[in-house]
Amino acid sequence: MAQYSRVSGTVGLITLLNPPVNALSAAVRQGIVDTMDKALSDRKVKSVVICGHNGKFCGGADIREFSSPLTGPPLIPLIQGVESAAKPVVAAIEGVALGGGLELALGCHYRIAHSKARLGLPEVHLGLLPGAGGSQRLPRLIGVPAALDLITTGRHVTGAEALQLGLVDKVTDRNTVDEAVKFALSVADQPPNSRRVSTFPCPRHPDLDALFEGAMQRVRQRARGALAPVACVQAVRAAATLPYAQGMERERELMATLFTSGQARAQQYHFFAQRAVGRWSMPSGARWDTTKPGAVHKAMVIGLGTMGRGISVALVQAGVSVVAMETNEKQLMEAKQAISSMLERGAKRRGVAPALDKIGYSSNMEPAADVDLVIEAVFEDMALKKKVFQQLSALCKPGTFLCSNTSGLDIDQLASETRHPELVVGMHFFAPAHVMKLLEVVYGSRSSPQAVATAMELGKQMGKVSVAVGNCRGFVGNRMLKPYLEQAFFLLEEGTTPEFVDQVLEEFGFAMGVFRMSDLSGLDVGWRVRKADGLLNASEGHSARIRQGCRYSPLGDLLCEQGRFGQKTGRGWYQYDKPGGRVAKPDPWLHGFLEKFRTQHGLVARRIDHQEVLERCLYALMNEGFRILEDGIAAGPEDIDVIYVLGYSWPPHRGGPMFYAGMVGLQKVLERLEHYHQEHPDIPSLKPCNLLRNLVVNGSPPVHKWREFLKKPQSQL
Ligand SMILES: CC/C=C/CC(=O)SCCNC(=O)CCNC(=O)[C@H](O)C(C)(C)COP(=O)(O)OP(=O)(O)OC[C@H]1O[C@@H](n2cnc3c(N)ncnc32)[C@H](O)[C@@H]1OP(=O)(O)O
Repeated sequence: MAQYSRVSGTVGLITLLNPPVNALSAAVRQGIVDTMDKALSDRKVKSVVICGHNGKFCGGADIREFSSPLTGPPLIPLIQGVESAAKPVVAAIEGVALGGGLELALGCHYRIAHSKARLGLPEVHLGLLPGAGGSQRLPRLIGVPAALDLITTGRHVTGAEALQLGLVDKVTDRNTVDEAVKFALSVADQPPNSRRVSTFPCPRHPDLDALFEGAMQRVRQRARGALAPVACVQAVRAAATLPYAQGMERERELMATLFTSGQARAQQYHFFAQRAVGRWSMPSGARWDTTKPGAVHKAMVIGLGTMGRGISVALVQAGVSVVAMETNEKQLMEAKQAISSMLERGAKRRGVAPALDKIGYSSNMEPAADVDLVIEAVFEDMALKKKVFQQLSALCKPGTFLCSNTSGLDIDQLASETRHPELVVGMHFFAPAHVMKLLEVVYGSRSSPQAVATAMELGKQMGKVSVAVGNCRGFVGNRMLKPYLEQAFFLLEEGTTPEFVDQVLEEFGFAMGVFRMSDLSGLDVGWRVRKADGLLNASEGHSARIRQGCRYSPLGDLLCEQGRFGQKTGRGWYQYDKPGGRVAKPDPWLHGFLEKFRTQHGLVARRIDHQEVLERCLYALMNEGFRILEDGIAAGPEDIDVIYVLGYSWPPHRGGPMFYAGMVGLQKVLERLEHYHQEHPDIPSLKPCNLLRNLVVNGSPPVHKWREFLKKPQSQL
């Protein structure tokens, strides 16, 4: 709703009231209409200020209302009504003015913002465009290039940057509403006719065609099949080339297409899923809202390879003092330099001073005695990690949390090396750790709720979306990756090429196909894990393509035996012009190698189509996701989906693997898995899991209802 009062004698003050972000729900929209009527009909009122309750102007349209039919006054005529008011209307922007919130402010005749307020049109991240006149008013106000940038990236700008762009008229560091009221008093006698942004001509640009061609090319490259960024460019083009009324009509058409595309639903699901994962729970019943995290003022990072460096930077940037430790002197020197320059670059980007005094270095473990939390980031080797945990347990003061950045090793085994296993959790970062938004927080069977809460909170402090998951091999992300990779290998054996598989997956929307991805992360990583698992050699009398009773592809191992570790050696599934080269080129050697392999193993290459690549790779991955839910390793489908979108480049406009399973139809996923499992009975990951069957038997409920079908979670180990 909206509150109304008259202040300073002649100013009508409208306050949007819908905590926590004053989203424009039906009640708020009705409130604005009613209070505007009041202000305009009150003869004592000469000007109007619109502000938001509790220091937040407005977080935009109420996204929760998008899934039901519209009730209450629609936003477009509401904003039109504000703009055409005969009395000057001033927006007092504090906190946030996003999406429909900024569009409302654009309908006002003046905008006064706090210098730290955040303004933006982030609809593109929800699969939409600024569909309440924002795509038409913003270019008229700040010009086409700047509007294209804000609308297609959805980025927020501060009040200070907004002033430079011409988006606001004045910036203040004082109380914004008081300033806006003063301003409203000063313009009370000025008719607002010349302040209506919809009547402004769009500023001219010397070469509109080239500008829009360039913008379209850029968004198509980044969009990975998402429709919204493309529609945003089309809408701004309409603003630049058509009269306002026709531009609004084009905005409406484009918005209608997006709204019904399915992509918007997926992206809105992703928005809420990112917030839902913060409300974690553990099998013991411990929860986010009943567990207090421990304080972390000082942390230690052990092992300064790529991950340790990124983690150190992320901690320092979050305001935590860090001791970064590395036993190898040469590596330590290199790490010091690398970390300092990462901190300097980050600080420059954020316009602050680099917090170089927040980090110290050590070549031994002793400083561990004086820290609140340790993150171990040594080489992925259980024996080595166990030794580190034994040492830490002996050195650390009581209550120090011990975390491992393992990407899949058993947290319980590490905990059992310590005197206080309840203080041990996994903190699985993703490379580069100071950039990637995802953190998997892994609780073992003895991890205390406080240890989990502390890791979750620390992740949040570092600007990450933290997801709490149970302890099993590979946790959630890497566990699901295994059947996906396996299918890709099997498809090569059966007749296709890495280029075709990658092309299909990239067309689906992954930033990189599975083979380009493997080349980037290094083929030797998986090779070492398979070696440790005793998978490299076939047992006597068994085919080279069978291990532990199941189908196995030795293709990856054979490449590693040839020293083909991917980008770093200049050869992998592709060839590169030099070791460390980044441009993947098809490699005739690899094609010959695949042919030879097939002949050797009596395999006849067959034609594999687009659909089979997608279904075999993705449905196997989704099936593992259902197993993870069944095992209670993830508390709900949202956890898995957030992990995949933020950590594994799953396209956000497809929601995440579990959401996508629902979009495809659970019945169809089940049938196709049954079909492929019948064709390949020696591949257990293709056997549909019980939860999937159960959901289908129960009428394929929508994804938000799946939790009702999950057993109470149990630790698996
Ligand atoms: C034709 C009409 C077209 C209109 C287009 C639009 O306006 S679409 C909406 C555009 N707005 C946005 O995309 C903003 C989305 N919100 C945010 O980016 C952030 O929430 C925030 C406003 C920057 C605040 O961030 P903060 O970290 O402080 O809080 P949370 O993100 O945790 O949010 C708090 C709770 O508020 C819920 N929420 C936020 N925005 C909206 C919204 N626009 N509609 C509905 N609900 C919203 C959010 O979900 C959190 O609640 P949970 O219960 O925890 O989920």
